[in-house]
Amino acid sequence: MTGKEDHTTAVSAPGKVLLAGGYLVLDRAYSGLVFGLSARINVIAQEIHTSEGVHLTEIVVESPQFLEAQWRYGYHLADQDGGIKVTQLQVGSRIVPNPFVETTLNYALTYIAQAGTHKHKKHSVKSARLTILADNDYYSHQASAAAAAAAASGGGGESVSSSASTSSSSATPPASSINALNVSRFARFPTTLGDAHKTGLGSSAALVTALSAALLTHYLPLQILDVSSPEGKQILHNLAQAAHCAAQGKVGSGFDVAAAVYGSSLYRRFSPSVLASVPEAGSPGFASKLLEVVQSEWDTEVQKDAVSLPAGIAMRMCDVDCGSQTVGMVKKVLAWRAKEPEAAKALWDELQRRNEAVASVLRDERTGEISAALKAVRELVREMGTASGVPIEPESQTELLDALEAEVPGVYGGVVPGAGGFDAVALLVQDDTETLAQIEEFVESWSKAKGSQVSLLGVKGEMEGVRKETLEAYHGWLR
Ligand SMILES: Nc1ncnc2c1ncn2[C@@H]1O[C@H](COP(=O)(O)OP(=O)(O)OP(=O)(O)O)[C@@H](O)[C@H]1O
Ligand SMILES: C[C@@](O)(CCOP(=O)(O)O)CC(=O)O
Repeated sequence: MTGKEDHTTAVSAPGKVLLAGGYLVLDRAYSGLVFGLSARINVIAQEIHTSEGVHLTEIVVESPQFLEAQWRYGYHLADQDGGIKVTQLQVGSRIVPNPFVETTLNYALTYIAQAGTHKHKKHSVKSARLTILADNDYYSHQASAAAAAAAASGGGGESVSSSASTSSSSATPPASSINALNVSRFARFPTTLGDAHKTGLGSSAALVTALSAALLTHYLPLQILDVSSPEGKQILHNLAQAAHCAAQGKVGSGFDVAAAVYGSSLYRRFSPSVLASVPEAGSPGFASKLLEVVQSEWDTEVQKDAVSLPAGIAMRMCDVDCGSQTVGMVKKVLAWRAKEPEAAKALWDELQRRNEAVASVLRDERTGEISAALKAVRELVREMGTASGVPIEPESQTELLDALEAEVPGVYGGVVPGAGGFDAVALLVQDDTETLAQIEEFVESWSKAKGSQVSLLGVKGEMEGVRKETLEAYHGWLR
C-alpha cells in the first residue's frame, strides 16, 4: 500500500436478485421486485506514485483474487470531443480483454474530464491503480476446488482449497461456516476470471457501478460529486447504466445496475431511447453527449420504501449447479408475447398484481401470507413458461422449492429468481442459525439423492446500495 492513505478511496456495490418481475421488468409498463445482496464488489482507487522525473500516464486495474487478472491501459483525449479513450497495454505474453472494465474507464474518465471542467479548471486525469475485490458468493467455488488442490496459491487472502474443507458433496464452504469460522472474505481463486463459474449475482453490474463510483470519488471533488448524496447516486446510476449497456452490447432492463446503486427497491426501468443518442466511446461528440445524457432526468422509478423484509426474516439463495443453458430464454418469451399479445397481456397484468402483492405482504410484515403470495406468483410463472416453451420454473426446481418449504420448518417459501431456469432459487426464511443449518442439511441430502449440486450461499438480501468503505477490510490486498 502507498503511504498516501488520504488518496486511497474505497467503494462497494451490491449484487442483485430479482425476486419477482422477471421478463415483465423489461417493459416500462411493469416493474420488478429487486433485492440488493450482502455480496459486494469492492473497488479501491489509489494514486500511482512514480519516482521524480518519470512521467507515467497509466490506469492499472487488477483483480488479485484471480490469475492473469491485471489490465493496464494508456489513455488519451480523443479528437473532436471524443472524450478520454483508453488503450489496453500488454501484460505478459498476451492481452486478456475485459470489456466491462475498459468500457467503464472510457465512460467514467470521459465524464470526469467533462464534469470537472465546468466550475473548476480543466481536469487532468492522473495515473491510478484500481483494485477489485469481490465477495466469495459471486463465483461457485466448487468448479475451482479440484484445480485449487493442484495449484499452489499464496499471500493475501485464503485460497479456495483451504476454505473448502467441508463434508458437503459440493466444495462450497457452507453459509454457516463462512459466518462462524470467519473464512477469508475474499477467496483467492486458482483460475482466471474467464474460467471462474459465476453464480449469477450480477457481478458485471456491481463491478461497473463500483468501478464508476470509485473513479468519480477518486477524481472529482465532493462539491462536484458525492456518491452518498441522492444527486450523486442519480449521476452514478445514469453513468453506470450507460456503460453497462455499452459493454453488454444491448439494453437490458437495468435492474441489476439499479440494485447496485440503490439497493433493494421496486424498480421501473428507463426508456431505452434515453441512451439512443450516445455515440460510441471515442467517436466525435461522445464527450458532450455523454455529459448531457448522464446529467439529464431519466424516467427510471426506484421505490425504495416499497421493499423491506419482516423482522426476523431473511432472503437467502441456493446455487443449483446443473449446468443449464439459459441463452435465448428472453428471446423466446418475448417472441411468444409478440405472437399472443392478448393472452400475454392478461398474464403480465395479473402477474404484476401478484408480484406487487408479494412486495406489500413483506413490507407490511404479514408473515402468515408469505407462502401463499409466493405460490400465487409461481403458478403464473409456470404458466408463462408452458405457454412460451421456456423452462422458467422447471420441474426439478418446483420439486426443490416445494420440498424445502414442506420439510424445513423455517422456510416460508421461495421462487426461481430473475429469468428463471436451473441455476438458483431464492428463499424467504427465518433468520436464525438453526434454520440455516437445517437448510444446509436438507440441500446436502437432496443433492445426494438427486445427483445434483445444490448449495446454500452465504449471501443475504440487504437494503443498502453503493457505499463508501474504510480500508481495514482490504488488509493484505493493497499495494
Ligand atoms: N472480479 C472481477 N474483476 C474484474 N472483472 C469482473 C469481475 N467480476 C466480473 N467481471 C466482469 O464481468 C463479466 C461477467 O459479466 P456477466 O454479465 O457475464 O456476469 P454476471 O453479471 O455475474 O451474471 P448475471 O447477469 O447472470 O448475474 C466478466 O467477464 C468480467 O468482464
Ligand atoms: C429476464 C430479465 O427480466 C431478468 C433476468 O434476470 P437474471 O439475469 O436471471 O437475474 C431480463 C432483464 O430484466 O434484463
